[in-house]
Amino acid sequence: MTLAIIGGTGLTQLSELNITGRQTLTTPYGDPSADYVTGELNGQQIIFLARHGHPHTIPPHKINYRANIWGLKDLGVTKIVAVAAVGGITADMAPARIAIPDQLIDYSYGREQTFFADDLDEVTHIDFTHPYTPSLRQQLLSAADSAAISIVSTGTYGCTQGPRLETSAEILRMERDGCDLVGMTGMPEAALARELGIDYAALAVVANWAAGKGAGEISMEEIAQHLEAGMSDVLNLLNCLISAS
Ligand SMILES: CSC[C@H]1O[C@H](OP(=O)(O)O)[C@H](O)[C@@H]1O
Ligand code: HPA
Repeated sequence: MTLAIIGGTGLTQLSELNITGRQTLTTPYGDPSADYVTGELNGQQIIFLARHGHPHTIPPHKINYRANIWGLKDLGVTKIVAVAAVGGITADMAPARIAIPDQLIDYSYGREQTFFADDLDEVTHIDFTHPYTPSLRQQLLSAADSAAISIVSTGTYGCTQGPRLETSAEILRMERDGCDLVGMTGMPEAALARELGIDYAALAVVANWAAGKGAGEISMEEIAQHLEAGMSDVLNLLNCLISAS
């Protein structure tokens, strides 16, 4: 069992990772966002990938999700914990909170969504009823409990195209659809992992109130502040997850 952590905005590296190597891969789908960083955390072999590159230069709609996930499969990864910065839509999803979503709605477009596109022996339709792997979600919930970290244990992640933030009308529509959180990278990442049989769950860090849910406009300064606060909980939770595995 090899665990990979995909770091998003505010987590371009794992400072506590005892780095043992870096893998530069090319894939049939092009180049991943960055080198795969291999190392040890609490005595466990971990692979870390910076979703937006290191430094953070790739916007959400330009990420090569297929290359990123293919490369992790190539390296023998069997579980992915995807750390993602999100906007909070519903009342529980306040800035700096950590949430472990159990559902998602995809509003993105124009992205390469599948490995099952060309040169097929047969057309493949994966089951995606539960987009986040229930057993891995449970491990995250248990780790949060062990670490005494207050989390929101369910929620629906709405994935928008970006890179702009949403209008308040778009957020109200997403809320009516049942979304609790909004991000720009959850899809096709989750579906691609499922297509390759890799367990996948998300650790969402609320960076800001989504458009129209807070007072005034959304500032990058508030996002940075809340992410810094939330990421310390994320790192504690990941340490507990790894210690328990
Ligand atoms: C204003 S921050 C938006 C940026 O942050 C999130 O990235 P990630 O999901 O990789 O943490 C969001 O998806 C956007 O890319
Ligand atoms: N919208 C979309 N993605 C985000 C946001 C947001 O408000 N905050 C952090 N990631």
